[in-house]
Amino acid sequence: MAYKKYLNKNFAIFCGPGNNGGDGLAIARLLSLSGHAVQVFLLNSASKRSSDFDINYKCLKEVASVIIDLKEISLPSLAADTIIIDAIFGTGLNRSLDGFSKQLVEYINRLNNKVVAIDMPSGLLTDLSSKGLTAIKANNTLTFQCFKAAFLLPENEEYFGNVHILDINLHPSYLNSVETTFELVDQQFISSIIKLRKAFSHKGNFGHALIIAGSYGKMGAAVLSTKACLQSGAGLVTAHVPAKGVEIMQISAPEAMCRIDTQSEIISNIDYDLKPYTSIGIGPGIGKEKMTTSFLYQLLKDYQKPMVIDADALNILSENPDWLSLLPPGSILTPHPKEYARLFGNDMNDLEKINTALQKAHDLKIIIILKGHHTFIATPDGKGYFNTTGNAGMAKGGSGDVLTGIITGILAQGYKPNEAAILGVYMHGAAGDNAAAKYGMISMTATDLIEALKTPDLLTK
Ligand SMILES: NC(=O)C1=CN([C@@H]2O[C@H](COP(=O)(O)OP(=O)(O)OC[C@H]3O[C@@H](n4cnc5c(N)ncnc54)[C@H](O)[C@@H]3O)[C@@H](O)[C@H]2O)[C@@H](O)CC1
Ligand SMILES: Nc1ncnc2c1ncn2[C@@H]1O[C@H](COP(=O)(O)OP(=O)(O)O)[C@@H](O)[C@H]1O
Ligand SMILES: [K+]
Repeated sequence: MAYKKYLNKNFAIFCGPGNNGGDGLAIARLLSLSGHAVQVFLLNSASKRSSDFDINYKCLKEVASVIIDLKEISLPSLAADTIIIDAIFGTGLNRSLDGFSKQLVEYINRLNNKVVAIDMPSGLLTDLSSKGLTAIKANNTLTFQCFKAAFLLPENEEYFGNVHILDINLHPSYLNSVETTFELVDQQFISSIIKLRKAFSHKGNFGHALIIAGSYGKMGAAVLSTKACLQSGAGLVTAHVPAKGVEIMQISAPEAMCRIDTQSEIISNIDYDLKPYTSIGIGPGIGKEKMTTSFLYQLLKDYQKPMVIDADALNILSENPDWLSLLPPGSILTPHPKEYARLFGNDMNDLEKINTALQKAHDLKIIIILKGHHTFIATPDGKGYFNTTGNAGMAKGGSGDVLTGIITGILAQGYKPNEAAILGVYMHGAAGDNAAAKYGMISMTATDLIEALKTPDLLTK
């Protein structure tokens, strides 16, 4: 955060009666001691105060500063350049705001002043959905020690602004001992998964991926996923494509071998042994023709190893929900929000969405990747992972095809399905961040994502 922007400004600090309010009072003291003009507004100060509040209240009283008890009738008027600090409620809020606290938050939101929220924007709930609730709309949120799940959900986007994590020195062994349903996937996490390539290894050590993709007019999806697969570390890659798509594929991705469908424009059957392939990715650009649909059914019935399932293969599944039970255990589904809604329903808030994904992942013994900003990976053992790489430059056609190729290639190398999903999503986002740094979010394309995979420190920085 550009802290310098806030130097020598006036501050209005709104404090609730709990520990969050206590943090606000401590901030007021420190700002006062460093010569800033500070006004402190207390909400419900007569109600039960936490001990942290009381301690910090006493300390603040010893420093000259203005402390005002807020009454319903008198909301304060503030100069336009006063910085508002929101220390009304933090993680202790257990229900939606009402009465005066709601009125106060609505009032602060109507002002054009810059707002810094402490720990959580007041009104946001930590463990429940905040969809449709009243909460502070902050420009910046200074949160303590850990990212809160609430900052990872699209429905909360307008509330927290830029999130900064402040280290308050909680002991690492304490943090490691806390069992959580959700994990953040960052570089450290990835370094615990990644396998080194041994010096004496050969292509046979890195598996053989089969990408089943494309139809007439949608060969681009097949090319993107095949090229991404080639750059994910797989030893060998074969693309199964409609007959008319072979030349396109061979010219675009000469390192890949081709299997040629008996149909010229669609995918309709596989008449060869699938044993040599160590992973299969199916879906990008395949369409939903009858023959393709029957072929998918047959494949689901016959194939036993985990598959990566994307795009039209997901759409076919959503039209035939009974087939979900045929998915080989460990299979990885990669729906974007619309595909997810078609598969599992429409009217869910973001928390319901991720909880449903966890439940379905458990029941069907599969992995569900809910794509978006902070892509969520639901695993069958009940854990969910939020990704930390990626950016809005990736919100373009073709980005998902690249992800399918990457995950299929990682799965081919012998990574466990959970690991392949997590590593693939992280790598894809890291490539997106590299592409954005090089070309900018507006102009970068899915092809640039593939190009950006070729970065030596992609997984180590
Ligand atoms: N390890 C930690 O947990 C730390 C927590 N800290 C601070 O402590 C905060 C949590 O403090 P608290 O647990 O005291 O909780 P809060 O200060 O967030 O709020 C609790 C107060 O709000 C009241 N309340 C709850 N829901 C309400 C509603 N809908 N309407 C009106 N009043 C409502 C409660 O009765 C209680 O008085 C964190 O957000 C953070 O700011 C930090 O001081 C550092 C360490
Ligand atoms: N705002 C964003 N931040 C981070 N990643 C994003 C963002 N928008 C899209 N992406 C990523 O880009 C990919 C888009 O996939 P998808 O919608 O299936 O594209 P397509 O089907 O056109 O290939 C997903 O992996 C998604 O996570
Ligand atoms: K707050």
